[in-house]
Amino acid sequence: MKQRPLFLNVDLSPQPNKTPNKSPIQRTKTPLKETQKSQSRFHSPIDTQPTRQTSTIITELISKRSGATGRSQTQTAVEQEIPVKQTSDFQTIYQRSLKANYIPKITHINAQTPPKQQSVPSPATPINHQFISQNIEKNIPIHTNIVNKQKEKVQIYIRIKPNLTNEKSVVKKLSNQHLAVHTFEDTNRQFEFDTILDNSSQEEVYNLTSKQIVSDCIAGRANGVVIVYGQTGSGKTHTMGLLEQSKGVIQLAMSDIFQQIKEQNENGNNFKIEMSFIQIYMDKIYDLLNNNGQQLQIRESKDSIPYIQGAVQISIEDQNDGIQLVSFGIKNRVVASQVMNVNSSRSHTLLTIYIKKQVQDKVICSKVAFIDLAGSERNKKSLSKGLRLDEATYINESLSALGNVIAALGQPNQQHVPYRESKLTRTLQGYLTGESQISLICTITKLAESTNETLQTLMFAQRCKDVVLRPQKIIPIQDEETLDNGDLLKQIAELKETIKDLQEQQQKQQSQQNQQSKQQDKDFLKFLINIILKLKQYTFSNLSSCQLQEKQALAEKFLQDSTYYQTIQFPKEIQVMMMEQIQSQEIDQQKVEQCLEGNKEQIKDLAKSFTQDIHYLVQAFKQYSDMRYNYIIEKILEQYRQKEIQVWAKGLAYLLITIKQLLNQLYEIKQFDIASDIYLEGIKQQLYHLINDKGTMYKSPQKICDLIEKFYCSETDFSFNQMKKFSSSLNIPSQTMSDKYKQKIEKLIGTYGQGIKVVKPTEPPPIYHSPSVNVSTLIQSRKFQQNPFNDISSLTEQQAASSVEESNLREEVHVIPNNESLLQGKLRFKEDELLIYSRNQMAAQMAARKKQLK
Ligand SMILES: Nc1ncnc2c1ncn2[C@@H]1O[C@H](COP(=O)(O)OP(=O)(O)OP(=O)(O)O)[C@@H](O)[C@H]1O
Repeated sequence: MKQRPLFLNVDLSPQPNKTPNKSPIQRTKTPLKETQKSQSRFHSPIDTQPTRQTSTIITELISKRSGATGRSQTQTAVEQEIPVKQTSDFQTIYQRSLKANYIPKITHINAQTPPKQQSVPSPATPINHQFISQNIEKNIPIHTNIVNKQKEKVQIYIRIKPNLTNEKSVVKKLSNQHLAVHTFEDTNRQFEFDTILDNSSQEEVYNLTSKQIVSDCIAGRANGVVIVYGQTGSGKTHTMGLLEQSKGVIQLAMSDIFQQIKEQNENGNNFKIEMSFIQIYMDKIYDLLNNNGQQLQIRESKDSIPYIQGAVQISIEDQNDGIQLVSFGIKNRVVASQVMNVNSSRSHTLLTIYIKKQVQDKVICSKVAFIDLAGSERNKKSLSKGLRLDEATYINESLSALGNVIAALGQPNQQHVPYRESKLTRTLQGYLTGESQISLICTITKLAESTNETLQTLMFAQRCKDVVLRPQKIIPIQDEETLDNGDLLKQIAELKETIKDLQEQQQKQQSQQNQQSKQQDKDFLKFLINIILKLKQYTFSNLSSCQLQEKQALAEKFLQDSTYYQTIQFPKEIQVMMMEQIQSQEIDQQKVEQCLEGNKEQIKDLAKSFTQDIHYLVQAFKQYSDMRYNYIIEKILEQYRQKEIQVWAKGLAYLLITIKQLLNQLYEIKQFDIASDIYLEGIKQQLYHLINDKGTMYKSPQKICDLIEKFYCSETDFSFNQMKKFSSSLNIPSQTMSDKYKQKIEKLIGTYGQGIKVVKPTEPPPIYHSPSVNVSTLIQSRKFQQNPFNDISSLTEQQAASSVEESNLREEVHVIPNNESLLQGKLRFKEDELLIYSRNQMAAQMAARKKQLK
């Protein structure tokens, strides 16, 4: 048979055949034999599964307390009805058990098994371990069950801490269900809960909030949970009885349990009570009954129910055992003196009492848990710092996670409950189920200074009203150990198959998702590329000079106002990639993706800090750009939203790239338009020169006319270089032009020369802008200042005229107005680095010049 991992537990039942003087330590140090292992087994709905040898733990506990060892001569109260003496110390529990002639028996607690719905059989037969052993030997599965669960609602109680001073109270109990809080806004807020406890004794609190739960638990009707929640110092620990020497819900429950058991024993039932006690401190779990500083881990049972692995679970024989064990645990709890509470709990504690009841051939296991949450606190108010501040942060975070869980449980169609947000919620997951009866005691104070905290607690309590607990999945309990090897192997094989299937399914889904998102991204990119191409086309389509002027003015204003260039700093790699992409004009999606993938974190950071810039950009575009840009940006954003690119950083990066590209386009357009405009003006100028016979030569007026016609009318294929060629082709040897041609040329210029005509360049002007240069590079490069217009702008007319002749050699030299007048009309961008001449100004200059020339 396959060896299952052993979960060890202490059972203080008699072992009459064992050597009387053998210490429990020695005994438990002895390796376990199979026969020992199978002596007693319980299926338990417990959340704890001790993995260490419990004897070792006990040894540690005993030696910690007094160092005593020995062997008891008496037997358990349950089995031998030996009257239990009052003990004053945890150690005594063990000493007594040693004296009682029984040794702690190692019992095997199976992996956690959820409660099973089943009616309580009667009449009951007395429990004894022999019986259980026999059953196990006979391979009869032992079942756990919880029956007849009566309610799913969380019962909410508000306990008001009495004013210990004469301070004015802001909380008033109106009735047993109602209370009012006087707020800072001078209004009274009313609340309604199951019960309001004001000036109630600990007994009253126990009777109202927990007694029924305990009884149901003993009867095997339900598991129970009692939780205290509230502001620091409001009385949670006091209510639970976890302050030293105090008597609260836990102690009263202990008494009640043993009292009821006693009565039931008389009716022939048999019980076994165990206890575990853990704390969650700074999101780490520690055993309060085994204070070895080791962290406990949360594991999942085969039914996906979380449990705490390795927490000790100790048998208790009577209420005093229990109470002493509680006192022992309390001493290990982290407490600290706070401004708000001198004895403030810095951890959440979870004390669970397991009640195992043997009824005929069944063992019914139920549990009742007492959860004392650490107090929520305002760091400012509590003046926490250092470690205390860290603790407070963990406390507040875990409580807020609990709030989220409660909120999710309160949703009518709860889909996902965020149990995994903290160790607290993960631990409580096994308790917050439909099989549990839950009492929530919210503690508040009457103090005015705590009004906000009181309201916050009451709001939390109110949210809990809506909580509907889901019944846990009940799986028929089967004792795994009763399965033979064949069964186990079969099960393993089946599980392996299932895992494989699931993995395959998952892989499939993942690749589908990847493909889908890749396709989405591809589509998106295609869309962007199309837009950019269209934008280009559109840009160079027919625009009136007036539109151009407007566009330039808008562009200039945008650039002046924009903070974009000052703040955006793409990572180098992305910059290079973007430049390449812009240069190549065809976006290599794979490259983009790779680059973005490699810079994910930076992009995220970028995206965070540049959200503002994007905002600004969009706004700026809207404000300053002409309709086309607005439209495009809107379209991009719309597309961006529609596609819902899941990886937002990626999507955002695309958007940034696009915007960047658009900006480049804007520059390109502006420069090209302006440049070509100036260029054309230059050409026109030459033509005027020709017409007016001012020393410029030409070969054939007809050819010139053809060229002009071709130039202006060409719908396509007129690149900037071609324009230049055309321009230089005009510089032909001078001839006297006949009036006919003069008129024709003038007419042609009149017809076509009004602003820029249809020119669709296949490539942008190489001198003024190269698409491979991004905006900032462009700005820095000062290339623009090296353009031929600048070179010749200082030429006198005479020089210009003569230079035309040379321009066969120097293509780029053209006649344009002198530098002085140009400077007046220039637009300055970005620290005078980029000079763009206003077409407007230029046109005025041209007109003046034309007049002059005439
Ligand atoms: N109902 C009450 N009657 C009398 N004293 C009380 C009551 N509730 C609390 N106290 C006292 O107030 C003080 C703080 O209570 P307690 O430690 O239980 O608060 P707490 O909510 O558990 O705080 P923390 O979250 O900081 O641990 C204790 O001295 C306690 O005895």
